[in-house]
Amino acid sequence: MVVFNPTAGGNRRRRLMKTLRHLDAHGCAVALRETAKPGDAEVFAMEASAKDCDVVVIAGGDGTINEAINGISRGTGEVALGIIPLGTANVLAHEIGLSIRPAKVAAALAQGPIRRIHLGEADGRKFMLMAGAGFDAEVVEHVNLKLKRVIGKGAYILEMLRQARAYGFPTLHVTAEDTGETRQAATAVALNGRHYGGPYKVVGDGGLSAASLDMVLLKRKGMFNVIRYATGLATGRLARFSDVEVLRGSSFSIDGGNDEPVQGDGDIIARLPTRMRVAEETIEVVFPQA
Ligand SMILES: Nc1ncnc2c1ncn2[C@@H]1O[C@H](COP(=O)(O)OP(=O)(O)OP(=O)(O)O)[C@@H](O)[C@H]1O
Repeated sequence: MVVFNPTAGGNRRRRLMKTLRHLDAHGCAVALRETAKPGDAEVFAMEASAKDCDVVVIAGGDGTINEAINGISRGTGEVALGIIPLGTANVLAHEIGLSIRPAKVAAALAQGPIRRIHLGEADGRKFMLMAGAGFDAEVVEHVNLKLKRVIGKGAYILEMLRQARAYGFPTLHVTAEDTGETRQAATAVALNGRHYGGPYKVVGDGGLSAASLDMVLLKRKGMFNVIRYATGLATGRLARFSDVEVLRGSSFSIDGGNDEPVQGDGDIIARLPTRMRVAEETIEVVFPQA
């Protein structure tokens, strides 16, 4: 079953149709469902059972994939997740090393290995890639979605610059529940994978197959540091900055900045205070061939 979000990436129907033609050539029988509103992909994925389909394939971005993992976890949990990356950032595609080219995507879906991965959870809502609080969630909450459909990632950069001036930067208190260690930070992002914001790798190991989260703590506030951190992300040096710390663990609590937003896979999924942890449920994902 292919679930298509026509709004992801500003509508990439042509790329979807090409991929479906390649899937047909591989002998895959496809039932296509299109979302009409947020939440539909979650319901479609929840209703999918192994007797109807082998794989729920999300043709969309990381937000639609987030809906699907929540749907699969609430449903029978039997079907695997596949992706046709049509979103803006496509972080999961970067994480699993999947190209966005239709022929490669179809080959992966038809022949790729299925691997079991761990999920994260914030206040009962699952996330695949990351959950964040502080500056990062503030940007997600206020980004102009209409502009995002037109200029893509640029909308995040504009909102980042706007929030760097407007945001109050409350101090977050983060506790690693495995060890009891506590830290203060301006932004706290729990990575389930290794990437953030697109092709940018933050941590070298761990990743989706590990039953742990990497809590990335950005300690400083203000415009100058926002730009410095963004540059560190883009150049792959962020985790080596002296005011950035990464704690690996299975459960973290975050408070301070009460009622501030918490983002998961690029959508707001909770408010502070929150607890981010490795979810009990795992999920099967179709990877590209090695
Ligand atoms: N038919 C629809 N109309 C409007 N919104 C939808 C529809 N279907 C899904 N959505 C919502 O669209 C949002 C954005 O989708 P998604 O994240 O998949 O794409 P994207 O933002 O372009 O990509 P990425 O997250 O990879 O940057 C999701 O939060 C999802 O709930």
